[in-house]
Amino acid sequence: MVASSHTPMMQQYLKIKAEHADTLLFYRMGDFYELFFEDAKKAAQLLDISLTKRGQSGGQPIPMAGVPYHAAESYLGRLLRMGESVAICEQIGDPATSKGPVERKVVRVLTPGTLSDEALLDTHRENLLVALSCQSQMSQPYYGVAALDVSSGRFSASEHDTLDAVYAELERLQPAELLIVEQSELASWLARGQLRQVPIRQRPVWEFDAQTSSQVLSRQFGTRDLAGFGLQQAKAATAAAGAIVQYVKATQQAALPHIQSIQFEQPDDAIVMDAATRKNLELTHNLSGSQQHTLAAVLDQTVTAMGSRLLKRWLHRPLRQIDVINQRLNAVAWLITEQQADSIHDSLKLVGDMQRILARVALQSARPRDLTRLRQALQQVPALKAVTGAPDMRHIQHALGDFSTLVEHLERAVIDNPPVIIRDGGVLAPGYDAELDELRALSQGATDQLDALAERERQRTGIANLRVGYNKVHGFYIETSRQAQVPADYQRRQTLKNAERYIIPELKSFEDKVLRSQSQALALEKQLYQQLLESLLPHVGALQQCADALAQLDVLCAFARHSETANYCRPELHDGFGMTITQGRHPVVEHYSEQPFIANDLNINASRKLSVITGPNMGGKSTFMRQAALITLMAHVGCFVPADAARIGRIERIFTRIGASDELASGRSTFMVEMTETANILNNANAYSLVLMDEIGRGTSTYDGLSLAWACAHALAMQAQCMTLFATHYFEITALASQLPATINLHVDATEHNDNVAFLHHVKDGAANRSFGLQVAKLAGVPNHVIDNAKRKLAELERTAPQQPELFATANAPASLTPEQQAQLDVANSIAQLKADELSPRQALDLIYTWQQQLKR
Ligand SMILES: Nc1ncnc2c1ncn2[C@@H]1O[C@H](COP(=O)(O)OP(=O)(O)OP(=O)(O)O)[C@@H](O)[C@H]1O
Repeated sequence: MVASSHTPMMQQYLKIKAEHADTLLFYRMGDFYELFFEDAKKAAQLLDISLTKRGQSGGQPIPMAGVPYHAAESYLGRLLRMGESVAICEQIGDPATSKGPVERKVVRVLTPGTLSDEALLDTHRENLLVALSCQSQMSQPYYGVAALDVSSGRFSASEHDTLDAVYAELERLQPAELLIVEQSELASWLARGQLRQVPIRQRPVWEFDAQTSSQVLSRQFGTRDLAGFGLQQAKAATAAAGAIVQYVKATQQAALPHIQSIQFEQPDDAIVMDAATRKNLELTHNLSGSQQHTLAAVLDQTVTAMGSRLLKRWLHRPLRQIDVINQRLNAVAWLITEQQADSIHDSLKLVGDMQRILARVALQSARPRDLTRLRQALQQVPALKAVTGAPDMRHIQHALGDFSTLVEHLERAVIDNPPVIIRDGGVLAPGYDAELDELRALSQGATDQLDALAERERQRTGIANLRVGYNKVHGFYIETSRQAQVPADYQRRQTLKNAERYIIPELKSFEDKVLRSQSQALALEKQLYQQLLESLLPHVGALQQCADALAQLDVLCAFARHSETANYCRPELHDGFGMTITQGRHPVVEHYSEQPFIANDLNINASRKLSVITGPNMGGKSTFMRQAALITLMAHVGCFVPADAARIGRIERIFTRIGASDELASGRSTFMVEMTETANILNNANAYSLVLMDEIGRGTSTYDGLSLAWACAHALAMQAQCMTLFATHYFEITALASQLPATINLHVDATEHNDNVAFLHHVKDGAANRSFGLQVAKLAGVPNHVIDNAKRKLAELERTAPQQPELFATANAPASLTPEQQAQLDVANSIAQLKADELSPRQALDLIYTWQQQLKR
């Protein structure tokens, strides 16, 4: 496109557009934001607005689409939710004095991950901008992930050795926008599974340079280096975090004083869960994607949006640090015994979303009502400090801080119910600034004088309906009916259908006085408001700590209130192996079910590591397994648990292989998904993993499925030796209890009466003896003739079934391994447990001889 062939305005547009090639450019023209060329076509399609034309380019009309500026927010919201970014280009010159097109400038770039505007954000969800970087050490790649919530200033980073771990972390974070280095191979790798919806921005290589990033971050935090954040050695995390700060600065075009520190999260500090596990356990979203009937829905009795966001973050990152968990549990226990939760809850109701308000204060975009809400939040602090004196809440009490002077300042500064925006003034309180008061009195005084003038003129002219009015075009005028006889000094200004409007010289001088004092008052008020915002900046760090403490208090209160009403118990955590849950319940099924929930015990210890769970469909196998994982998770979040007692040992990871879902969009069938998840478990589970396996192998032919299920159970018991709950309909698997160490059978109870099945939901030791599949089908409404037909087929199959392969010999005829199989197993086990790096070549050779001997025997 030859720029000079365009009008000067188009030339200006093209120049600005060239700097924002991959964002939609909202170009301000009068009362509209206009989009041109491809941007116009795209916006017209995405927003369903009309596509018009303006001028010509290369002989072709230029496509144009526009939105009115006063309604821009809703269009922007829609575009951002679709993953688009928008550059806002404003007129900054004065059209009256400009030669050629008025000067314009991009004042902000809105992107899905860098929002802070209240209207564009979902209050109950964090909005995370995430960056992914890759570094290598001794030619081994490792990865850094950093995440920033611009709307609260929360900034964190972590490092990971494998791409699987990165993927799990990204799925935990659920980025609103993801930054990666340009031309990275990671782009296509990311475009799969749950992450394929995330908008990805490719950024230049230098923004991911670890050294530059380190400098950028130190400057941002005002520190000499990053040692205080534990990032000194963490090059990949530093690079990702630095890329984020550079991107946010470029898009916001503002300083970011609310980003004051970064938390380096060590993977070992939290229980690792992959995406499938998070999904299957229905922590914050249920399997159909909505937020109902989830653990968060049950536990979230928070009253502030920031508390609600924190609770979800805690649920997605259960901790392993027992001291931190105990601190939370102690606080919950104290809130319950001291009956403090309700009064704290009431104070917190007045707190609002202080974190997001502070971000707007920091970005200097806070609106008048943000300040009154901040004031109201801070007014609650003294009362909340008074009730957080318990030893395990001291850190919260301390962080709440003392803002009495600031509150006084805000009380003096802003009126009680200010208008939404500062544009028309009327925000700052009388008495706050003497000069402002004077100007306001002047304009008010002039108004009083106008009233007096109107009265005087009514007397002078005898025209009773004479009144003084004002409009923008004619200024102040005297209005009478058309028939009225007016004095000679009245100059006609405007004739309306039923009225005449006049001015007199005196009125003109009043007008000047009023308008001047009004506009001076408004200009001064805007200036003072800006100064007020700036005066808050030095407090932003301490205010953020206060807001974080309020959010924590909100979550702890929510835990306390729910634990009390739902009769939860305090879990006990230790660093040993296993878990004992007495009379455990499923928190979500119990909460929503109208039937009484049947509590069950679970005991995992050195001699009960793998439990094969059998029983009828609908018996409660899945519920029992999930409740074990949820109780474990809740305990590690610092919440009481639905049980009479729970003693839970060390847990490093939770894995689940539950349910079946197609991921056709990523090209994987149900069975493929099932096997991928199984492979992940078999490759990564260790003794401190809690593994839930629900009906593995059912997605393929019976013998394939059975063999796979058998081999998986075998591997989990022999190699991983993890804590496994293994639900299956293959009765043959129950034989493993007599073949493998630390393997037991559990079954859920059901009884049959007159061909009908009753589920007791009791979990007991031992294997089930039948599956009641046909009875459940009948309950579900499968027609009787089909059930009868199935019964006949079942009888036939039972008569003619081939001999069970020895491998799957039933519990009634316990099969043992042949000496040869046993030897192979022993050798495999000793290889699996070997610390190869600690062996000398000589020792290794000796071991190989030993194994050969064992296998030849
Ligand atoms: N302990 C319990 N107390 C009360 N109701 C329960 C209990 N366990 C399960 N239920 C109820 O039974 C229903 C079926 O439970 P669940 O899905 O766990 O059965 P299942 O044995 O896994 O079935 P399938 O083998 O068909 O997958 C649940 O939706 C729940 O309403």
